[in-house]
Amino acid sequence: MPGLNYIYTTAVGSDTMLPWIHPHLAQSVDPNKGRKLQASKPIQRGEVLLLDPPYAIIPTPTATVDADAESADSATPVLLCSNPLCNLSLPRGTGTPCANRCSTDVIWCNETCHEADKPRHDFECTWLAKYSTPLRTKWGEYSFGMLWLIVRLLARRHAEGQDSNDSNGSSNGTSHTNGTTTDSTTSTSSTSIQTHTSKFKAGWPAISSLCGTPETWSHAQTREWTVLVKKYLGKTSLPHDLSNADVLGLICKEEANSFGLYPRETGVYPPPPVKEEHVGRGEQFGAAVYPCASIANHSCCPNIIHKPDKTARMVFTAGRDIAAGEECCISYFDMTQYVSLSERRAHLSGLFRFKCGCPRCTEEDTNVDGNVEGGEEGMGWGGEGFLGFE
Ligand SMILES: C[S@@+](CC[C@H](N)C(=O)[O-])C[C@H]1O[C@@H](n2cnc3c(N)ncnc32)[C@H](O)[C@@H]1O
Repeated sequence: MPGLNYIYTTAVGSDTMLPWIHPHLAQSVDPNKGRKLQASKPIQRGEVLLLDPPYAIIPTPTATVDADAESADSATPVLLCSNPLCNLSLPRGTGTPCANRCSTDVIWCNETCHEADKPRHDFECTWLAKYSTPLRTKWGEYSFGMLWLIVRLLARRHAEGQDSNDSNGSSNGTSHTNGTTTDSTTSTSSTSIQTHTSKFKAGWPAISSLCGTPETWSHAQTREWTVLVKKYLGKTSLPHDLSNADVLGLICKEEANSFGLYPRETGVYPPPPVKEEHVGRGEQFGAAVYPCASIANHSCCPNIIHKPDKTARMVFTAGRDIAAGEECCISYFDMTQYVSLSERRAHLSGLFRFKCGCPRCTEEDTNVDGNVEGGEEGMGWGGEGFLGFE
């Protein structure tokens, strides 16, 4: 948003890869939408609400840096440093490649990042060398990206030492808020507001608690994913201890919760006129799964703007003043691309399988029909694969 100055309410560590959560950002449960983010006290426009490092991230193989992106020329092919504690964009052909040449999409900034990432990358190295090309050729770029993101989720879990723990994620997770470490085992199933001191899950337990199950997708879709799991993600292909059913469940979570990464902001409301130059978010450069950002629901008149920073942390900023008790929502799509109510509805039901009942949809619906049709009910996920909020 032009003129929006980001306000950090406390010293936000820029060099840390721990999540930072605004003290007034809480989570609770909506009977129709599931978990949601909510303001426990007023939040001012421009305040940073969340800095959430990715749990797993992949580059878009064909990405070029957008003209407005920081740090590089336009149209330069880029990759991301594979160290998940770094994630900096690097021009293709620079940096340190894998000594095994497992994939041309894997590079690190330097030897330090390479060394730091060894336990995680060792998990994926043989898999990438064996399957990247056949997967891309036979199943296409989308399926390859989806499976690679799953492999990276499993690799991070492996590096966290979760393999020997309960695969359902019942082990402890921690989150850090304002520099304080808090345990995060409290259930979120109550309807009361859970403030930041009563925890957001972190690490693998946060990923385990993401929404999305096989039942919410079509049979055709889950059948295809089951084939992919058996062929490419089983225990004979990767050193993990999950059953094929658990891995299928992880795909369902990833498809319902991953973010597409774009160089410019998503969720500026009202959206700038379509004719303006540089409207839209630019070209997608990656996809990632975030432990806390995934709790945000969608609204067509969002009060949160989101954008990844240079290290791919997802940054949530208040797009307007938010009152105590208000839900904090992002937009799941580029609102300059889907403008009218019918375009937004078609897009949401096609890709996201729910009907938005936000105040904007309700008002526009009333204006069109003279009566209100927009409900608050979620429709669940029904069968479209989706790698990242569009
Ligand atoms: C990224 S998750 C958001 C957090 C989720 N509510 C949870 O319980 O973890 C996306 C899912 O939330 C639900 N959702 C998000 N926005 C919604 C909305 N405006 N109306 C109904 N359901 C919504 C849908 O089920 C969607 O699949």
